[in-house]
Amino acid sequence: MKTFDELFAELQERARTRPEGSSTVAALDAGVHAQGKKVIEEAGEVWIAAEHESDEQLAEEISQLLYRLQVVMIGRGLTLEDVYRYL
Ligand SMILES: N=c1c2ncn([C@@H]3O[C@H](COP(=O)(O)OP(=O)(O)OP(=O)(O)O)[C@@H](O)[C@H]3O)c2ncn1[C@@H]1O[C@H](COP(=O)(O)O)[C@@H](O)[C@H]1O
Repeated sequence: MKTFDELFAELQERARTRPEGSSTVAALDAGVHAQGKKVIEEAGEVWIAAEHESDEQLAEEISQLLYRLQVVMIGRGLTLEDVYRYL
């Protein structure tokens, strides 16, 4: 189990060290257009799960959306503070 902040730190580390086989490195290398499409795809899956699926399936889809948002943030060089200041 990890928090949003812990995942973000982990992904920043992946971006910095670029380990072999990292799905985050692949997602970053795919570029912002592909990253944005993944955000839209996962957002749609969250919507569908919220209407039609179990709490567990919904929670999993939300986790994937959070991951995809973090990839966009890291790709653009944003920090958590950049976003949190608007919360
Ligand atoms: N939380 C996630 C996470 N959520 C989603 N995904 C990616 O999203 C994919 C699932 O999304 P889809 O439903 O779109 O599945 P898919 O279409 O079959 O996937 P693709 O073919 O598009 O990659 C997974 O295969 C992962 O590539 C994630 N990849 C990594 N993490 C976490 O990120 C951290 C770093 O991971 P690595 O960069 O892989 O080391 C680790 O803690 C991981 O648990």
